[in-house]
Amino acid sequence: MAQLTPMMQQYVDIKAQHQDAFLFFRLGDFYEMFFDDAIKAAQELEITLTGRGQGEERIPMCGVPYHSADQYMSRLVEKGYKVAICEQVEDPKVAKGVVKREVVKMLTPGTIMEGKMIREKENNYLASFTIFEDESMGIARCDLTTGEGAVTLIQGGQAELIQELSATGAKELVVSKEVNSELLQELERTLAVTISHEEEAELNGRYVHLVKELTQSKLVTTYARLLQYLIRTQKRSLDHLQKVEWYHAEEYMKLDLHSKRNLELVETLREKKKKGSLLSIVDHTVTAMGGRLIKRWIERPLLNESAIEKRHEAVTVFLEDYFAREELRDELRQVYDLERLAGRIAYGNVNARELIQLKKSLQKIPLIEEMVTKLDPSFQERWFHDQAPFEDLIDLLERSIVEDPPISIKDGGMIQEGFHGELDTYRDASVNGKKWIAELERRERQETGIKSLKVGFNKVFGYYLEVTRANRHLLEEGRYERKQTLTNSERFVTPELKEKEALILEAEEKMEQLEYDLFVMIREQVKEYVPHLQSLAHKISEIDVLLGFATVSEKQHYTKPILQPVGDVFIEGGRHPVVESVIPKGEYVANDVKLYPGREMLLITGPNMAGKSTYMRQLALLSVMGQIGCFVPADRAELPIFDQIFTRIGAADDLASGQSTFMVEMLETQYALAKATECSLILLDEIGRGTSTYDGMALAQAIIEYIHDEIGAKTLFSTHYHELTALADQLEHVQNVHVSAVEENGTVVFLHKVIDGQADRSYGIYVAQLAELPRMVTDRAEVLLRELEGQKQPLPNVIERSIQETQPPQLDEVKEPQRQLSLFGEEITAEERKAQQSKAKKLDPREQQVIKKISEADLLNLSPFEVMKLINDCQQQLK
Ligand SMILES: Nc1ncnc2c1ncn2[C@@H]1O[C@H](COP(=O)(O)OP(=O)(O)OP(=O)(O)O)[C@@H](O)[C@H]1O
Repeated sequence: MAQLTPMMQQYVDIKAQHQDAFLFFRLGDFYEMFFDDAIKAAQELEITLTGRGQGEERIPMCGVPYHSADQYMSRLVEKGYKVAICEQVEDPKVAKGVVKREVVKMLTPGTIMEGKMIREKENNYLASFTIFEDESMGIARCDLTTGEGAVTLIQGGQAELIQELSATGAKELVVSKEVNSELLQELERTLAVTISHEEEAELNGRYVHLVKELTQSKLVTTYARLLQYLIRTQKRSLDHLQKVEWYHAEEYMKLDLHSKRNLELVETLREKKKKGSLLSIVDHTVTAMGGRLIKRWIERPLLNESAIEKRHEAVTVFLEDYFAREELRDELRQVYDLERLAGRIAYGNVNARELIQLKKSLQKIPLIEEMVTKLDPSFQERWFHDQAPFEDLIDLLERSIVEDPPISIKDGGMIQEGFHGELDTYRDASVNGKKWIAELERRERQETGIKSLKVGFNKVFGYYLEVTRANRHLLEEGRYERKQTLTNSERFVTPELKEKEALILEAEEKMEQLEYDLFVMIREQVKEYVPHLQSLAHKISEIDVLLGFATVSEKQHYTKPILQPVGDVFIEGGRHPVVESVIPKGEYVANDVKLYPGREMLLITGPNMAGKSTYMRQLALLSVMGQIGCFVPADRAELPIFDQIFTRIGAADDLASGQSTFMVEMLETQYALAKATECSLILLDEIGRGTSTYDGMALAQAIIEYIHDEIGAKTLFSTHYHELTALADQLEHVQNVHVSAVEENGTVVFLHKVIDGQADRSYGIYVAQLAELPRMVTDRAEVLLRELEGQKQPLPNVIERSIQETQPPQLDEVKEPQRQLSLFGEEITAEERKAQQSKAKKLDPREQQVIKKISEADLLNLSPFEVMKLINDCQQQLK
């Protein structure tokens, strides 16, 4: 360190304060990185690693040009890193010693405003949490691009914290250094977030108005940390931050992280794509703001009956008038992203083109208001009663900004003529000057007689007269000053040309500066409207989402569900919204779901692939759809308002966590049993299949009994343990249903129809055949199956309700040589069987089939003619 140059010393000092970020250190036209930053950045960005200094002291270094640095910085942020931008903050000409440098801005995943990571239809949230001494937890979130902010206070443990944080969908989490590192690792892993630190902070006085309505000091503290981080990293105006909303987590349906993923609400489980999720089906929004809102709605279904009803009412109205709806959507399509525009206006990075977008959007609003109100007069009160007038703003933009301005705000060309007298004067000067120059060209040609003489301009020499060498002698001596000699021509200036040039250039320079100043002034004026724009954005997005619900409801023939705080499930002709959309039209088999007193738990049996999980998910999805205000895919649907949905479905095996599949299954089940209430919905898919048969069955039964006796939640439980179906006789509220399948000519046809009663077979081997497992495997499996079925005895403790009464097996019973079934079905010892097996191996497949056919024939139920036919078939096969 002692040997560092003063500049490197400066670097090291600044880096010490930004250890968690890549430090982009401005040196002339480059941003340079040194030491470990350089090594890592060279790898991540695939740029050349060089060095500074000599020999052993050579410091690793790499750099990117200043003008293209943005893309390198965003690439790092997209990968979850942070970037600190360090600029020269004094003029090198006046600096004594090393030029002063400072970090002027930080780019982090949760705070960036631009680039690929900012998706139109997604919020970009930064979140923070604080764990208080009484173990309550405060959670805050903020989207810097829209200014939206919200806080909540929750109780519970790590699972609740993860659940609530996951609902924020944050890309970055700001926490105190005191949070234990195991928890942070868990959060990083499960939520894939970047962690940042910020210590406790007093609320910055300038922003007190944002939290005025937060009556709990804990909430203010939680938000203060987030705000402090924004102030520290952004170092610029945060005036667009909206009033912080206090949301009460208990007002929304609780969906834990696993259930949300399992149900594929906003993305698919495996590929993490929107396509194939519930969101992709119900999102028919036409604005970016609507796209973001519907995602938030799906992640937080409502519990309040009248709030849900209000959404349903709007959908009903929108559904009734196809033409009005489509016209309205056409208008909405022309509304730009008001929320993010407002953000950019306040943040100070809006350009003239975006102000035109704002103007065009605002011009649409009166018509939209009129159309919405015409559909239902009460909508006036609902959405537009406190609508701020925007006429003045539209007028200002109309007068000030040209219709098609350039993207850059530095090069002029943005401001309308007539908006500002001084600007117009400069413009005239510039235009007149140019006219004068054109006139000069004509005059000089006439006077010199050189037809090819022309006036040109370049940045180094300014305006000049150009003549070819051949004509050079025609110019009057002494009147022209030579400036530049080219191969075939020469360039001259005259004093009067110089004089005019100075006037024109001065006017242009002043014009650009003045345009910029005027633009900033206009932007400041527009800034006054930011809160009104944000509130308008919210209304527009709500209308957009509800119009979208009406659109999908009509297209897919959804019906309005009848929701009651507590009540029965009564679904007729229900469909799984995603599955029905991917299979050929008309092939989906609609199913009823009925859960009422005496039938609150359904045990679902049925072959593999028959549609058990689809049936279970269908109920959960219909509930979510109903509770976000959408209609549902069913002929008729009465549903209770579920407070929580728990699912243990499918293969969401959490391999990355280092936990076994079975452990994950048990953890999720534990969570459901601990948290579910009478008003919850529990979906358990083949619980217990991850362990040995007896273990699994015993657990499954115990779990069913617990839910039945202790919780009383509505429950769907699918299982392959047919023994469990006997529970329906013992438990008052349990009923059996099964998904039907029929066997026709040796093939199994899945009917996907759910009917009362239990299934008799699983057809697992048949599914294995469909999957084209080697024939030897499936044939052998069939033999083994029969063997096992032959052996079948009542399973201890599983059908009996009391598990405690288990008797250990008697020793002599165990010693008895195990009786097994031969390949031909009679009882034999293990040794005899082995001998048979080795013999059987020598038989060819045709012979084996014949043996199978004969051994399986149910002679007592065949007529003599059928027996003859059987033998005839066998003979044919052996030929
Ligand atoms: N009601 C239905 N109508 C039409 N097709 C259906 C229906 N239900 C399910 N399917 C089709 O059957 C496939 C298998 O369904 P699902 O995964 O629900 O079966 P499962 O009984 O849970 O199987 P397993 O026991 O093997 O897990 C689905 O992917 C879907 O294509």
